[in-house]
Amino acid sequence: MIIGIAGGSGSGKTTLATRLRDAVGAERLVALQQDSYYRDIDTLPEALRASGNFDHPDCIDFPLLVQQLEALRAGHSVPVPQYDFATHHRLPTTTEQRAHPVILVEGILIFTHPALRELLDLKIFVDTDDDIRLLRRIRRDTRERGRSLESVLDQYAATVRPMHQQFVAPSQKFADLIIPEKANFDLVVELLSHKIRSLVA
Ligand SMILES: Nc1ncnc2c1ncn2[C@@H]1O[C@H](COP(=O)(O)OP(=O)(O)O)[C@@H](O)[C@H]1O
Ligand SMILES: O=c1ccn([C@@H]2O[C@H](COP(=O)(O)O)[C@@H](O)[C@H]2O)c(=O)[nH]1
Repeated sequence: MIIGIAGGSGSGKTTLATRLRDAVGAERLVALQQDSYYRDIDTLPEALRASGNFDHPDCIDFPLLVQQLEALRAGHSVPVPQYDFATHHRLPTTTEQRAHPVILVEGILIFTHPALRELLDLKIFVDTDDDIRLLRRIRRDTRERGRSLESVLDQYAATVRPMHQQFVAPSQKFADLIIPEKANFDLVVELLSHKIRSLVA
């Protein structure tokens, strides 16, 4: 089965995906990230490149992501691309990923792509307030992605917020399940992992 987790930047998608993998077992569940499928900046449409917009669906190599999900579902290994957030370039190296009974894919824009949505057996949206997401993003991007506070705030106002409003938030309507920020995560993980394990037993 293929599970999708969407939600705004900093909503908690990676955290939920990691907890589900730990609960279901790494031998049964593999988690892919939409972030691995960013197009190299040199191949982005000029308008997106010029404005430093990394939150538009055209930034993502959805055809490759769909192709690799289909291959994994069919039991084949795939070479997952590697993306460098510091330079915005796709690295020449890839990570070989083998097939697992449960494939989880998470990313801000995965519910915006019709062919990808079609592949998802379960669609989960993590719904976290904008102010909480911005605070988390400031902390993450300044600590882990080498950004200054000023650049995080500028990017948020110029592209992250408007693209969230235009693409990410409206895609919530495609979700089977919406997890509010205040949800009891332990309970959510227990319920979901129990269901997932029963489906792939
Ligand atoms: N439920 C939560 N409560 C508190 N902090 C959280 C929660 N979920 C995520 N975080 C923290 O917020 C930050 C962003 O979470 P992450 O899962 O990476 O978000 P996303 O993948 O949606 O961008 C991380 O530092 C993470 O530890
Ligand atoms: O080169 C890049 C590519 C992406 N981003 C930002 O990443 C987030 C999506 O990642 P999350 O882990 O879901 O937060 C997106 O909002 C882009 O703005 C970037 O800054 N640079």
